[in-house]
Order: sequence, then C-alpha cells, then structure tokens
Amino acid sequence: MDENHATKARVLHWFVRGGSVRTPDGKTLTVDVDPIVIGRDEGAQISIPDPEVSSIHCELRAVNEGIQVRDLGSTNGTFIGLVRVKEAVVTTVSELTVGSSRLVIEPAAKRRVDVGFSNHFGSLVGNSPRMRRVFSILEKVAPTSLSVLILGETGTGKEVVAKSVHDASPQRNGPFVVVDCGSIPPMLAESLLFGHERGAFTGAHERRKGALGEADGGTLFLDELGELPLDLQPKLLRALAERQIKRVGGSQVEPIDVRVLAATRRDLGREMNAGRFRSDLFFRIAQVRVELPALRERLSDLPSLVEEVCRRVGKPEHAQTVIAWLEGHMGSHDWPGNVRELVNVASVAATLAGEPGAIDDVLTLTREQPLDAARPSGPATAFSEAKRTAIASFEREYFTDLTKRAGGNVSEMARQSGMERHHVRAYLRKYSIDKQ
Ligand SMILES: Nc1ncnc2c1ncn2[C@@H]1O[C@H](COP(=O)(O)OP(=O)(O)OP(=O)(O)O)[C@@H](O)[C@H]1O
Repeated sequence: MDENHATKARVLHWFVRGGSVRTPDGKTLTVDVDPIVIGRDEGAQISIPDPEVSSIHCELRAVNEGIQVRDLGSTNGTFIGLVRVKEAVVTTVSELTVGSSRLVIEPAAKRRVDVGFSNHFGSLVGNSPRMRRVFSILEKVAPTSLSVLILGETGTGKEVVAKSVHDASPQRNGPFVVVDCGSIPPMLAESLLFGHERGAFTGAHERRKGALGEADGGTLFLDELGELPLDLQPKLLRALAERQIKRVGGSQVEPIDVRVLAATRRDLGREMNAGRFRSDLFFRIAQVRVELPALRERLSDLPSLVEEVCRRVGKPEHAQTVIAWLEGHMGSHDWPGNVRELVNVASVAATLAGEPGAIDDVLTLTREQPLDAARPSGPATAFSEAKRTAIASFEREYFTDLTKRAGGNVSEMARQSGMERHHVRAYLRKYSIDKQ
C-alpha cells in the first residue's frame, strides 16, 4: 500500500451510545459496538434456557444514537415494552422481552470509540469509521488461529477480507482453499470436503484429497456458508473440533491443521431458527464476527476506493475526475452491488476519462444497455458510434486479457474482475472469446 493512503487517514474515532443490559438471572453485561447475541443456545453471549426463546433470538449493539436491538428471525418475536420490533434503537431505560423472559436495557452517555488509524488492510481500503474499525479488528485477529465469520451483502468485499486475513497470518505460505458452499453437488459433497479413497463410489478412480486436506497447513475459506448442506454440518463440526478427517470409504483418520474463515450473505440467525443451519457449527466458525457494511452506509469510502481502482487499472491520474463525476451524477445512487459495482463503474470511467465527456457516455451505456444489445436505439450520431466502438474495443481487450491471465477459468476471472460469473460468461459470449 502506498504512503498516500496512510497520510490521508483523518477519521480516528466515532461516537456511540452503548450502555448495559441486565439479564433475567440478574447479571449485568456491557453493550458495546460488537454485537451481543441473546438466545437459548449455549453459545449465545446471553443464553436463556426459556423454551419460548429461539436458539438465536436477537442481538444488541451500541450505535451512534443508542443501543440497537435487532431480531434475528426469532419465532416468538422481540419486544421493547409492548411493541414487537424487528430493529429499533433504544435511547432510554427499556424493558426487552424475549419469550417469557425480561431483560433491562440501560443506555449510557455517548462515548468516543477509537477506530484505529489504519485506512487499509491487505488489499482493502476505506476511510469510513466503520471500515477503520473492521481493519483494526482484522489486524488483531489475522495473526491468531481464530476462525472468522465475515458477513455482508454481495460485493462488500468478503472474499477479499478472507484472502487478506490469510495473507497476514502465520499460515500465509500455506494454501488458501476456497469452497463455494452454494455450488457443492449434493452427491459429491462429503468427498469434496473430506476426500475419498479409490473405489469409494462409482467414478472414484483415484484416491483424492478433499478441501480440508488440501488446506492443511493453510486456510480454508467457506464462501456462502449458509448454503452448506445440513447433513454435512455435523461432519464438518466434528472434523474441526477433533482436527482430523476421515476420507469417504476410508477407515483411517488423518490429522489436519486448518484455519477456517467463512462468509455469508444470508441471515444465519433466521437459518438457524428455521433448523437449516446448526448453531453449534455457527458458534464454532463465528469465533470472531466481522460485518462489512453496505457501501451506501459508508459513502465516505468512495474516494479512497476510486483512487484504489484507478491505481489498479493504471490510471491514477484520473482519480479526481472520476470522484467528481460520481459525486455529481451518482450522489443519490445506493449501490446495490456495493464495492463490486463501484469497481466496475470506476474502472470503465477511469480507463476512458481522458476523453472529454467520455464518462457520461460510458456510464450511460454500461448502466442502461443490456450486455447483448449494445446497439443504438435511435439514429446514431458519428460521436456516439465512435464511443460505442471505443467501449466495445475496451471490453474485448479487457476480457481477452483476463481470459489469458486466468487461464480460461471463469471463477478466477470473476474473482479478478470483481464480477459475477454469469456476467463474465455473458461478456465472453458477446465477444466470442474462446476460454482455451
Ligand atoms: N474495501 C475494499 N477495498 C478495495 N477493493 C474492494 C473492497 N471491498 C471490495 N473490493 C473489491 O470489490 C470486489 C468484490 O469483492 P468480493 O468479491 O470480495 O465481494 P463479496 O462480498 O465476496 O461478494 P459476493 O458475496 O458476491 O461473493 C472485488 O473486486 C474487490 O477487490
């Protein structure tokens, strides 16, 4: 990371109103910026053995205005006084009811939270207080062997966090193995994770290592953890707890030394309460929870992200033009695709920003034209035709080059370009680029 990023660090703290919560058995806990989970499960920070409380019921955390209460998909609901709430901020002493148990929330005065000086971690950048706090947590946990669950909407940078944690860990020279839990074929799931012996099932011609075995001495990143098939969950939990695996069709156990990182877009609280995700596995993997806020909640990150993107595409001199354009034209955009969407828009803009007026055309085209129909809808002027040709040639060049760099692997292309796999495929089809 260049010095530029460090010298631009300005925001060093934020203000929150935490306080305390008194549990039904009379204990008092401090509520701070890291969430406190309330539930029936023994792993919850406030564990309440009340059958009407869901295993993961709700959570409390300090935010700017007071103590935020968030229901996590409980069956019987979370109440403040007599009002059932999904999400609310408590600013005065209030009674919180879960099942038939009562807790008392008491907000305290606002206090300053030091968010650390760092405005980057690995290949992540961000100036907002929330991201600075994420970076300071990551700096602390990366060198440990703690497992980390990374939460956030699509495109918020979960995979980059995982890779950056691996790169800053003692296992950095070991393998970094990614398993996309959402695309595990059910029939092969167990073998994919734990490996198999030769002849274990039809088609098992070779003895194979699974993802856990491959990750030995390194990091296993379970992407889309919420999609992990239910029947695999207890097996994975056992393997992680006992630090050993048994291949499908095998009888011997092999020791493994693997650090686990995981990510999910799904609300795992809801999944657990619906019985689709095991809470014991959740607490085993979520020793540390890191939440990446949506980009719309941290727009102050935009300039540093654009600078980073311009640097990546080799056009650092265009950063200020792109930032000014985004502020002027997309100030009210709420970035549903988060940083991935910003990276896409900013890289196209940065690449063509040298031509006067080009950004308007580029962004209008990339945002409004379906990929397969980049054709003028009305009478084309020579100017717009020229722009279209420039974009087409940029896209063709970009994806041809990307295909070479990723050896034709679409997942790798998606990773490198920060796009969804189906978008990458659509561009390859559009320009008839051969994956070989
Ligand atoms: N803080 C950041 N700094 C720099 N680049 C970032 C940051 N966050 C995300 N990115 C970029 O945004 C793109 C998307 O990131 P990533 O693939 O990690 O998102 P994700 O949360 O894993 O998305 P999904 O849930 O869809 O898999 C990547 O190109 C990544 O480099």
